[in-house]
Amino acid sequence: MADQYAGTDLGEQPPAPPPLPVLRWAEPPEGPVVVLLDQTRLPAEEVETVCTDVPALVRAIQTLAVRGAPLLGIAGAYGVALAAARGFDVDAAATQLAEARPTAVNLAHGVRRALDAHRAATDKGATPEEAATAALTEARRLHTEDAEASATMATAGLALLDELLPGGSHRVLTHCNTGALVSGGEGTAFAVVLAAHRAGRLRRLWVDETRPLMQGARLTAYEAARNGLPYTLLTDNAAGSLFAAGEVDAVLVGADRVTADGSVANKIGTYPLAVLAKYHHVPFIVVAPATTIDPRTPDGAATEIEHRPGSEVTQFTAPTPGATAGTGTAGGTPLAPLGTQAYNPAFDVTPPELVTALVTEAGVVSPVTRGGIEELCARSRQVTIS
Ligand SMILES: CSC[C@@H](O)[C@@H](O)C(=O)COP(=O)(O)O
Repeated sequence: MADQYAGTDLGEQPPAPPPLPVLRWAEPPEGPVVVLLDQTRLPAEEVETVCTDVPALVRAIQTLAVRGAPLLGIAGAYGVALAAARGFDVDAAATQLAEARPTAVNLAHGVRRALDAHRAATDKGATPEEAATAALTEARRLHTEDAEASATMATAGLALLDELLPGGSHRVLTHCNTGALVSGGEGTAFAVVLAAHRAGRLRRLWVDETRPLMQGARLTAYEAARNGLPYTLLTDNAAGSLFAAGEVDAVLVGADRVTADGSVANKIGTYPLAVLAKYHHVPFIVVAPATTIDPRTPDGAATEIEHRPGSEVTQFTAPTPGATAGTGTAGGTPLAPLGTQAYNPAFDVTPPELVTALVTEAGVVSPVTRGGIEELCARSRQVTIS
């Protein structure tokens, strides 16, 4: 392909950038809070938003100020800890948090872990303060475990890439955002891409812009730039021509839910990429922590898919410096006539036969089958079948 299409090539690797302040617990004199980097305002500005109560955190989740499956789980766990520490009704808070977005199973998982820790402490006669500390300790544990899972997946994913693509000059296409912005560590699929870059084996990262909320253009390109990756942004509908030109060696994506049969719910637009990859004989690799596996959902058709407001499709919003927290992607310039109806599912489902491999911290499943998922669940203490 001609060089004029090659986009931003940042040459020499700069030193690793400082970690992003994605999510943290803080205890100012006014009481405990959950502090988030407001992702709706990236890349225009790096601004934190402070959640002093559960409704504020639920709003941050629903507006995508905080987003991405693993981080939603971490946020949910801290949300329960926040409710407990501030003396709110912990059960009601847990329900509100778990139901804030329906597709990423990690959210309910994180909420339940902190809630179970709180209940266990209470059942043992702990004071409300001690029970709140138990919930916070569990949230912190989940946060740390996710960082460790990210590092393990990066190593396993790179080993798999090297095995599938001997020669070591990988051109990887990715969709949505799967980096440090979704994780306690460096992410899922993006962590594998970073590992390939650091090992000198990433030739190019192709970044789908990811309509309608532009997680690829706004967030993945931002993370790629700050890490000095050779990356190029493309519109989602340019992916087919990129495959046809022979420019994609592998597709790497994350997941919001992997069902018992190995179906993968991920950002809308993932399934067409899997179909393209199959047609062009390109590996299609899903990278997700075991907290994303949901053996209680039998198959892809049973996955609850979030449908978001049509205004996200009929209007365009660029992140605006100084915008109100969480509003960076809501409202904007009309793209369609007033009153136009829009179809806006946030996720689609890729069937297991289109997935070359599922990379988790508990192991790699390939081919992706119901039996393979069962074995993985048996190995991982993160997956509960209650
Ligand atoms: C590990 S990230 C995997 C997915 O959570 C990611 O690809 C994705 O679809 C995020 O969707 P979002 O709607 O931005 O929360």
